[in-house]
Formats: sequence, C-alpha cells, structure tokens
Amino acid sequence: MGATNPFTEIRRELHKIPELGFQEFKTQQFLLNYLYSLPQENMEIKTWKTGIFVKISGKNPSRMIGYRADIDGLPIVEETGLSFKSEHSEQMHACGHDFHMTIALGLITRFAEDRINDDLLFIFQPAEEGPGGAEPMLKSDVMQEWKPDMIIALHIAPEYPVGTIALKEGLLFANTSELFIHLKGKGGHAAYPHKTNDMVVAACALVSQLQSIVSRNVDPLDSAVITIGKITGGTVQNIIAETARLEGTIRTLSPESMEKVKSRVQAIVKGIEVGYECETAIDFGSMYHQVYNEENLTREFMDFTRANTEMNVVECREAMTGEDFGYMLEDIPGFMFWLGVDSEYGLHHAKLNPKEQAIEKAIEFIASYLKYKG
Ligand SMILES: CC(=O)N[C@@H](CCC[C@H](N)C(=O)O)C(=O)O
Repeated sequence: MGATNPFTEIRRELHKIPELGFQEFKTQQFLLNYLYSLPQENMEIKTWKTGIFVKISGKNPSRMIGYRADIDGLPIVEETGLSFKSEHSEQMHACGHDFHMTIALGLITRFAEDRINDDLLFIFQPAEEGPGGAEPMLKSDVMQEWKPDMIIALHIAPEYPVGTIALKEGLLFANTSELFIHLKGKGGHAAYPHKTNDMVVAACALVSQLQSIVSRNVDPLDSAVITIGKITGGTVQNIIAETARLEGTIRTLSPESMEKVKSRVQAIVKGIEVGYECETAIDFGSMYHQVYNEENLTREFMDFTRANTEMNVVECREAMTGEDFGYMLEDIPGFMFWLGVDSEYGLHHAKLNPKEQAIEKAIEFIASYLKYKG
C-alpha cells in the first residue's frame, strides 16, 4: 500500500534501510539528500561521524533550542510482513528511530520556511542502541560551538494510543550498563565430563546466580534489572564446551545502585571462577546516564500541551529503558517524552508496527510548542 502523506513516505524509506550504531551511512545520505532539498538560506548543516547537526537561524535569536532524534536500528530480523519492511536482512528499526528521524525532518521542513525568533538545532544522533553517540556528540567541536540552551527529544511508546504523550518530571529512564562475561574452561569428549570444565554448566549456574542480585542485594524499595539476552558456547552436541559467553544489560534507578550491582556481578563471577575452575573476563561495555527531566520545563510543556493542543497528556511512571539522551540532559536543561504509537508488539520486537498517523500529529504539536518557546 502506497503512502499518501510525504512524511509517511519518508518514514517508509527510512524503515527500509536500518543500520547499526556508527554504520548509518545510507541513513545519513538519505537525511542529507532530503535536508539539501529544503531552502538553505537560514540553514547550516554539519556532519559528525554518521550523525548530522542542522542549525536553523532564528529571526531575532536570544538563545538556541535543541531537538534530538536518534538514527540507528537494531540487529533483529523483521517479521512484520509490511510492504516496506527492512531491506537489510538482519537489521530493523524496531525501536522507532525511523519515526524519530521523520518527525525531526517534518519540524525542519516547517521551520526552514517559517522561522521562529530563536535559533533551532536539530541533532541526528547515531548509535543510541549502542555503543552510544550522545556523549561523544555532546563533546564534539560542533556542539561546543552550537550548544543549545535547552533540549528536547521523544521516544515512541507502543503501549499508548496515537494522540497521547506520556512523561513525568525528574527521573524518566534508568541508568544502564551493558554486560559481557566470557568463561573459559577445558573442553573435551561428551562422555568424559570428569576430564573437563564444562562452560555450558558454568554459564547456566552463572545466569541463575546473577538473578539473586536483584532479589537479595538491591533494596526492595529501589529497582534494578539484570537481563541476559544472549548466551553462546560450545561447538557441537557431543563436545563439552570450552568457552561460553553471556551478553546482557543492567538497569538501575540510581547511579549508586549501578555501582552496587556491578560489584556484586564481579563477586559472583569470581565465585564461578573458583567453583568451576575456569577463567573469566567481565566487560561492562557502554553505560548510559539516567534520563532526568528538568522539572520546570517539563511542567510547562505538559501545561502547554494540555491547554493548546489536542494531545492527551499522561503523567507516567519511570521506566527501566535506557537512553543516552540522558547525557545531553545532564548538561543541558530539557526533557524527553513518550509518544503514543499504538502497536500490539513492543519496542525491540520483530513485529513492532507503530501507527503512522502519530507522525503528522507529532510534527503539528511539537511545532506549536517550539513556536511558543521561541
Ligand atoms: C529506548 C531503548 O530501548 N534504549 C535501549 C538502550 C540500550 C543501551 C545499551 N545498549 C544497553 O543494553 O544497556 C534499551 O535497551 O533500553
């Protein structure tokens, strides 16, 4: 089925070409082609790795307002069966970044012709899913020169209907750390376990023991998550595995709990090392700082949206999702909000299918907020 709305068409084109963090070459080219098709008089475009900065000069600027959209996809084989499904066999926009980019392009299209008083900075950020583009982009020369006075971003929310936004003041998303654990023992014949140190057995014990950290070491009134999303090990069914690898993620509601959970992970892995007579290596990969919404701006945004738009505003609870936009909010006042897109399947699912009507509605109401602010 063809799209009738130009931004729906753009979203579908982006949906076809998902790319992993810092490999978003086709995505960057697609975005640049579109951006250069717009009136250039008041627009400056700069690239940073696979990301892009777009500054639109205001009519009478007293400050700069930032808007960030992430651009990477996930290593998932898409199962939506859509006519515009991913053309990249093992990659998918399963976290809505195709929506995020399209909405940003819609806003740029508006403001390239109809400027507000203040300067606007749009940031197309690579590698949100990992290893993290926000922190290095924030430190880049471009963003040191073009540093917004406030900044906002959205994330699609499959669990809310179209026409709804959800957010809260203060903590919105968790602190995260990736987790990679390598185990090395002694392989051998499946019939001679007593002559080996089986890393499949060690890995199974480790996964179970890691679960006790949340139930026994974290204050029950606090919250944490340890998810092991991938286990690999061994070579074939009748050889005892010499190596195994666990890949996962840790989520906590405070940076302090993150340190505690990590130290417990280290202690438990040490125990496996002794108990199963193997070598171990832990890599905590990339870490994201919590997303903390600045109270005054968030409250004002909620009040503005309720009073001036048709969007339904829900005051939600914090979530254990992570977002490296948290680094930008640590440095620049602003907020993030969920945008309802009503999909039966959730984020990071191979059948995620957000409703495209949310795109035009988002462009409309965010444009009205930016006009009000700037
Ligand atoms: C919104 C969202 O889903 N973000 C990701 C961020 C992942 C960070 C990192 N790769 C990790 O797994 O810790 C999420 O999974 O929450």
